[in-house]
Amino acid sequence: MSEILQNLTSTEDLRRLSLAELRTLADEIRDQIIQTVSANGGHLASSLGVVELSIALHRVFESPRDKIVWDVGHQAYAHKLLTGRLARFCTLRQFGGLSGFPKREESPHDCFDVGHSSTSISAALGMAAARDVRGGREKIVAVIGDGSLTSGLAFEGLNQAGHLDKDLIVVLNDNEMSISPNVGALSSFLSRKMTSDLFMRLKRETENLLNHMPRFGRDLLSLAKRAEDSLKGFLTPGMLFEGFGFDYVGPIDGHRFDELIEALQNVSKLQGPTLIHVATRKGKGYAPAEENPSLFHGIGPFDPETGKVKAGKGGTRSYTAVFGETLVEQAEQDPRVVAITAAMLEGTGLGEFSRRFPERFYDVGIAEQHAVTFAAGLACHGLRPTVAVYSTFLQRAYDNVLHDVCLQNLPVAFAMDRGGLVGADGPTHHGVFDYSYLRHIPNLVFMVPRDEAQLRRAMATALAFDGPFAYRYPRGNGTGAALEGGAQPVPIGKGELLRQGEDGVIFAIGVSVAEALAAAQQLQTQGLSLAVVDPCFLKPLDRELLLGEAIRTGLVITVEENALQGGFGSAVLELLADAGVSPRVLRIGLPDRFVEQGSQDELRALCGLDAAGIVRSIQRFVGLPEAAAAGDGAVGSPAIC
Ligand SMILES: Cc1ncc(C[n+]2csc(CCOP(=O)(O)OP(=O)(O)O)c2C)c(N)n1
Ligand SMILES: CC(=O)[C@@H](O)[C@H](O)COP(=O)(O)O
Ligand SMILES: [Mg+2]
Repeated sequence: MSEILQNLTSTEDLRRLSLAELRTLADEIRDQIIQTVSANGGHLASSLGVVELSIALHRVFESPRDKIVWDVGHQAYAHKLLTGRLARFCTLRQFGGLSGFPKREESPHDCFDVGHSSTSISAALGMAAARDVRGGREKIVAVIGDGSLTSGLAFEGLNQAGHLDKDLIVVLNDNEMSISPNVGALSSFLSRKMTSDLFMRLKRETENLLNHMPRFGRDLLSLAKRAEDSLKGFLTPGMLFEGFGFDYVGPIDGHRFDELIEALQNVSKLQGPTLIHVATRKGKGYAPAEENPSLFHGIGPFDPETGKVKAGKGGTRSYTAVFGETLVEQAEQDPRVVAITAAMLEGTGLGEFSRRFPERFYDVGIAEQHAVTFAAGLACHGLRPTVAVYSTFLQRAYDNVLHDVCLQNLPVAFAMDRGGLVGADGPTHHGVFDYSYLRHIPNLVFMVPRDEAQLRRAMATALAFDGPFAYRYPRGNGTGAALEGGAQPVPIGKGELLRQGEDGVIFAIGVSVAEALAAAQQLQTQGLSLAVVDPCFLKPLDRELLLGEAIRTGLVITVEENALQGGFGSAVLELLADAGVSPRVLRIGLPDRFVEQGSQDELRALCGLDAAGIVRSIQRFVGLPEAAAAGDGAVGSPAIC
């Protein structure tokens, strides 16, 4: 029974609770989070790690007057429970339910929409600057993880904050983990272990040296002992932030209410930029998540008693797994092959690669821009880098792709995972803009495999190609296409006619090919005979095949899981217009709005991108009666508790 949580009417109530009651509240919040995430899936370990921190923040600061700006926002479940969302919490991440991330439209306590990392310091600094222009007095607090701090964007924020000298509090939630163990010089610097090890070693060596000096050694030793405290201060992470103009407080034990509350209260009285360094444990309070925080970072439904993950849609292998395995094969055969991830080792399927080829694997931290330019450097010196990246996160590195890779025509492969609708993470994570933000870049070849066998061919083609090459594939399982044999390169820009038809032609790309084939089959029963073409490449398009079919049938339907603006359908329109060919054209894709969260199936149905939706759109367009099609576009009703 969540008695304290259930009776919490506002965050003001927190100020009346004793430390013992706060601890009970923390337990209740953890139970609630575990129960809900075990049913719905979600970001468990990060949220469990900041339960005490969230309670302490809401006790000391007065949200929504004071602003708490969460970075990434995947750790904000306790914040949601504390700010009036307990009753709806069971709808977390479901269609029509609570978002898995802070969202301004969801609550006045969510002051900045988020999902991508490392935005909190910049956003909070903007709010602080606006407050000062308005003459306001509210406190602005950014809460950023040690993983998110590895991004250049976070440092751009720190840099300006120190310069502007605004009243701003940055809480560094340091659990020494990104999704995987955190990487890089910064993470070693922050690490308590490193600073204390280094300190102890220096101390030992100095004592040794001085003890062996016959005359002045003893005097110098006592002097050195007196210098010990300042040396200790010099070696703590504080010196980094102080260098940026911040006051540094910490490290504070992030699971002790007495320490946390006192430190936050003290900091709330300071003026100017202050950083409070809080040490937490990812997964705190739930043994399976503490033992394996990477697995429980973002997890599907699981058994809360055992922590065992429930079986998903079985059967076929995931695109990610096929990608990871194929890249290992390529690396075995070609010593030039190297792989780069921006903190998404597991998510991009590079685990096996990193173990087999540690010297050819780079996790650069949450630094997509750097990942791409770093790849350009590797390619300049004869290597064949693959940047494995989620489509949505590559948005960060548009100019690096254009300026550092494509302008120099460098052989960098972009393996874009999570292309299309990703599901429960929602609008911040759907990879539905990459066709539009990449296809206009000169030199770039862009292939979109329709199944996992073609993904392997895309990878072989990328490796054989002497220039920038992108391929995108979706979240989840493949179609079960046979994978035997080594993958062979295919001719650049060559499409495939997959189905014959007389009345029109569907040009479908990527995951939409299977849906288009099913739709064409259903429409055949109404007497409409449609050909289906997979261009295989978004760029270059197979001019001959596409124009030939368009001229022959006079009716073109394009289908894509991308924004219609600037996407595949737009590319087809350009091709037709440039060739002076004018068939009737229907474009099916994502509308000019951000698509919400839900399961991939729900969202495809919602957007008319499943077979039933494609059938309906074509029926309307050609004036056929809308006979019920199998799985007829019914989208589940919004989740309720
Ligand atoms: C730009 C961007 N790249 C990658 C991610 C994927 N991602 C989400 S959380 C996360 C790790 C964040 O680590 P940290 O900030 O330390 O938070 P923790 O989970 O440890 O609490 C990553 C890499 C993202 N959300 N945004
Ligand atoms: C918060 C975040 O950005 C990641 O944790 C992301 O949610 C992972 O998505 P996948 O579950 O598709 O790997
Ligand atoms: Mg962390």
